[in-house]
Amino acid sequence: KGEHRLSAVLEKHIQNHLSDSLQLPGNDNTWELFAEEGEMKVYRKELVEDGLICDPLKAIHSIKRVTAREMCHYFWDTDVRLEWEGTIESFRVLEVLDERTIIIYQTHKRVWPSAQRDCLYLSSMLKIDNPPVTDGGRIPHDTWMVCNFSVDHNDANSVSGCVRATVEICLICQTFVTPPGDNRPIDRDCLHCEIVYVANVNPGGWAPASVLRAIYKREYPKFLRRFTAYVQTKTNAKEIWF
Ligand SMILES: CCCc1ccc(-c2ccc(S(=O)(=O)CCO)cc2)cc1[C@H]1C[C@H]1c1ccccn1
Repeated sequence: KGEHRLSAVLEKHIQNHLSDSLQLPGNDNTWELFAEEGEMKVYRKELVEDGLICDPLKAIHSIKRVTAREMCHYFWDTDVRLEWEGTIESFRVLEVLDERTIIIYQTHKRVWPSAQRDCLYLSSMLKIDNPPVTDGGRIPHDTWMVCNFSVDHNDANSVSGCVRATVEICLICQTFVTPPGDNRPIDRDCLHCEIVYVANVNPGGWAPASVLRAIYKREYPKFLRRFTAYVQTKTNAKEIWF
């Protein structure tokens, strides 16, 4: 492939996520379950780097009536970003590297008493051809991924006063189909999508641990709830998009 100047570094991030992000957190005791709502389970680790709270987050969820491609499309497509993302104040697409790889600069709403944060990252959506089989041995219909990771870029004239946070984020989605039997066509009631969302956010500058941990504890479950409901609503009356 190598379609653009960052293809090689993107490929490294993808391989890392395929090897470690698909490890389900329930299997080992290094992850702490800190939020659970129905099928959604949100885990974290406590990690401090140079005095900064960098708690890795991993969430798993199962969403009815949507496909992996639909989940990844609405997560990746900046045309709908502000319809579901509640924590960003502004964003700009700085560069289009190919039809599914862009570079985004965004500012987050300030959370008192911390300084406002911005981030600058590459965002790429791709289909995984040899899908990793889940630990249950079930065969997914297909696997899609969005990978968001921080990069440098000259055109990011950052908003003054913002502290640059760095992100390493991945959404991996797998579609499962339960055929309706006796030759009836597949409809959305035969579908569900299993997702793994991992987020490693470095706040880039000091912020009170209690404030950051409170933000993460509130924002991640809210984001997962809001985003998954958004995709179900957006796709409900549409043809299934595998
Ligand atoms: C001090 C850290 C500031 C901060 C930097 C970065 C991010 C962040 C960036 C990207 C993504 S995403 O999943 O790629 C969706 C596209 O925006 C999620 C989160 C969140 C926070 C903070 C605002 C908090 C937050 C936490 C969890 C979810 C959403 N927002």
